[in-house]
Amino acid sequence: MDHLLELRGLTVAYRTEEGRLPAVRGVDLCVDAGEVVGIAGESGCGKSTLASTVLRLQPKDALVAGEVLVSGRDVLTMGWGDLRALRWAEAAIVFQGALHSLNPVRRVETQIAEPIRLHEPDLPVADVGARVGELLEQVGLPAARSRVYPHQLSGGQRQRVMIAMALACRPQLIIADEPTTALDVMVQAQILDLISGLVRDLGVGLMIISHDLSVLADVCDRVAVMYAGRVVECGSADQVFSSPAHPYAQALSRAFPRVGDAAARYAPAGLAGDPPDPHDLPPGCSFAPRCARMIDACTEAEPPLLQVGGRQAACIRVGEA
Ligand SMILES: Nc1ncnc2c1ncn2[C@@H]1O[C@H](COP(=O)(O)OP(=O)(O)OP(=O)(O)O)[C@@H](O)[C@H]1O
Repeated sequence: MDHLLELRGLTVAYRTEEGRLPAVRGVDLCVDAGEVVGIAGESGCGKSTLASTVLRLQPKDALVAGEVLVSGRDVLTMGWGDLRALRWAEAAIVFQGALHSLNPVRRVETQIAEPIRLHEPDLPVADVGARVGELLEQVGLPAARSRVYPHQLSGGQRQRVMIAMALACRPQLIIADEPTTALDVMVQAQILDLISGLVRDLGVGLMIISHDLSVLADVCDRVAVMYAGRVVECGSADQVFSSPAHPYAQALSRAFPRVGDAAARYAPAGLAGDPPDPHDLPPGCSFAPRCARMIDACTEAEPPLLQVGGRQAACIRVGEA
């Protein structure tokens, strides 16, 4: 059986004035129906590039290699007709910052109806309207709110509209890129509840991206941690959050304690330094210059992802006692 989404050796580089910038480097990852897979990592580690490439929405001049298989078909090589048919209907993205993603001068109903009209042009107007109302209710907004403009909604409500749009054509795969980042903590929790409830009820597969590992710990089945364009750890959400193996995953987990975790709240977040400049990656392990466990061998070769205790980690020292 094909996976709902399978990335094989996905590699994305941007052309810049300083030369080629490697943003995603050889990522292998799967998402199955009914599964929630999280992608975590600091700003700049390639999460958004990965998300947009899944629907071939990366900038036109980006250089892409590898495969992005949605139900077994490669998004990167399919024709435009197939790609248009796939977007919204098989896979949809919820982008971060709904204020910028929604058109300010068009009513909410018009925007949610757009993908429906595109994919089901023969659907009578009344049926489209009814579907928009159902979608709004599904995301916890009264159907009567369909006539408002985005600025008349709160940030959380706008994000709900974005989720309704993503669900409009009943896709099997949803990609959510930092869906709660711009929201306050209470609203963030409500939106995460909504997303995980929908995934459970509809049985869709979800890839959710966040720099905040604690957000992912609560909603994901599996989590992949990215650093400098590579996956450095991948395992069950519980493993990666509660007993991370890779030193970077450990630092990330300390930096984002779970809400209510009093002991962790007072622990030093402690991850000194910045991620490397992608134009000038250090030799060997990209994390080595910031790693407290670094030894000379770490700078010799980029460590492959190895199986350790039921998860994968890319660190030559994880097996040590
Ligand atoms: N259009 C672009 N042209 C050139 N470089 C880009 C472009 N978009 C992203 N980058 C670079 O690619 C790398 C990965 O960026 P990306 O936005 O995918 O990371 P991210 O983990 O999603 O970060 P953030 O959370 O800040 O969005 C970064 O070094 C970034 O500066």
